[in-house]
Amino acid sequence: MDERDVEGFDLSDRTEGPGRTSELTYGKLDKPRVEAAVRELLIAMGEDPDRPGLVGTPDRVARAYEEIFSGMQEDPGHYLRKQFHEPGNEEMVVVRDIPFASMCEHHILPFMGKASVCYIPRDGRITGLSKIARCVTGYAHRLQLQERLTSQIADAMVRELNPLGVLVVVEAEHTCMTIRGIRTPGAKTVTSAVRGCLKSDIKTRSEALRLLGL
Ligand SMILES: Nc1nc2c(ncn2[C@@H]2O[C@H](COP(=O)(O)OP(=O)(O)OP(=O)(O)O)[C@@H](O)[C@H]2O)c(=O)[nH]1
Ligand SMILES: [Zn+2]
Repeated sequence: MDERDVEGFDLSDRTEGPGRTSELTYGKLDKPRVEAAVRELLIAMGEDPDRPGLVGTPDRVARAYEEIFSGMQEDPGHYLRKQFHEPGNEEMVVVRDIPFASMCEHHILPFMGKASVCYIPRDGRITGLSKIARCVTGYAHRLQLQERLTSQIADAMVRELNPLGVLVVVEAEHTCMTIRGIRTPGAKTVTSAVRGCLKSDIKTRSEALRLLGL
């Protein structure tokens, strides 16, 4: 069985195809083009891209971008398809403080923080805990907005697990607010996305927030 196959669930209605929204909406990263652009950027900055310290920089930046933006080449929700069946279990699951680093799409500067995911499985349909962290990392490895990152994680959980409820909380520090501009180091942005019964049932949401330490 493929690592991403579901154990005990029929995935035939959950694959890519007509009627399904594909996550793969980005073009492929063009490494030679990134290298050329970085070389051009260095010249525009008044640098000499051929001086010894900078000769390897376009290649290094392009390789770094391949890594930092790897989530644009995959559907991070796929990780959640590694599932297990624990019949009848509808107890809250929390994976808290998943560290991530992402890139803000306005300044192409990093924002870093942690994401916490809480969900209530429907009839014991649970996913591997590490797959939740992999999903967070995948969506973080894109040009992002913190709000979109938060929603994408919640929506992937809904899409792949059809849980009773989901709550995602993301807390991050944006370097575009710390090393430039307003320069407010320590300012944190907190975003949340709530779906299903965690949205409609205040008591259940309070319990989730307590487990998240909020
Ligand atoms: N909502 C949201 N805003 C973001 C995020 N990342 C960066 N920003 C903001 O995007 C805004 C862009 O504003 P602009 O006025 O176009 O850019 P700017 O002149 O560089 O703005 P300053 O950062 O205020 O100097 C800024 O307020 C950033 O703080 C994010 O993830 N979500
Ligand atoms: Zn920014």
